[in-house]
Amino acid sequence: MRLRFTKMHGLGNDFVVIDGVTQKVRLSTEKIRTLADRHFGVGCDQVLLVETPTRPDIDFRYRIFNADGGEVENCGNGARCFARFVLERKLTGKRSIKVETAGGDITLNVTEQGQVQVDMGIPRLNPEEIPFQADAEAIRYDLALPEQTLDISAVSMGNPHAVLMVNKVDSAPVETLGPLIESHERFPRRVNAGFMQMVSPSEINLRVYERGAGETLACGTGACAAVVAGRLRQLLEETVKVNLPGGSLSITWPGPGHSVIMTGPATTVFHGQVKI
Ligand SMILES: N[C@H](CCC[C@H](N)C(=O)O)C(=O)O
Repeated sequence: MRLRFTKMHGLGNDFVVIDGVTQKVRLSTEKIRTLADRHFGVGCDQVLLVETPTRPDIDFRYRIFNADGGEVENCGNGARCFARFVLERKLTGKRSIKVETAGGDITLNVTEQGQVQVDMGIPRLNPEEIPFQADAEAIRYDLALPEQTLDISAVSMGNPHAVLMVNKVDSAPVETLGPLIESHERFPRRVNAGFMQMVSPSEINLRVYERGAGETLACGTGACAAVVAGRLRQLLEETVKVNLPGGSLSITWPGPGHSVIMTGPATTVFHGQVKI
């Protein structure tokens, strides 16, 4: 199959974006892994598929596949790139775009300054919705690892996140603890692991070891989950600057029952065709 694609990134979290509206696309797990492979394919953290919606009140369907081929519920940096993609490819003329994902509906707004603001929906804290095995919903949980017990928060942005407070992200054991948290048995669908350092009540540093992709230069849903965790722990104000290795996002969360709003850039790198 010959596929047209666009390579994009959100703060270095990179994507192969495929228009499944004007071209017929059949993506197997193997094809996704090949597309994502940085030696034998195009190379990306996630593959994003743009499709026609399944409901009349929605503009597009947005499917997300990690580099390991697994389909997942949401992708924040990808959502911003999605908005830029559908506008640049003239798949819509709207600047406010309603999108359905496997993790729920999100709304994308392209601002005059070229940034993209995304209503990422209401965070889910009920362990069953994350999913996370716990007796009751809590702000923090003890997560037992072979040689230590971690104090984490567990948040779903449609996709599952475990957030760990660290003194300094630069020296955080992301490479060693990331995989142990990602595949922890209490997260039946695995989990994204965020390592969060307080800078001030309105600024944090964050690194994320992503489920199905490993550490990425940025993670949009991870930034949302970290702000939710920090707000629940009464450490953060309503609007927070989140510094990731690839750049910064602005995240706003008024509190429980409200949506998380993420604002940041989206970049088109090149257009291509691939035979897979
Ligand atoms: N690895 C994530 C999906 C991509 C999330 C991230 N790239 C973002 O920007 O939110 C997961 O398995 O839930």
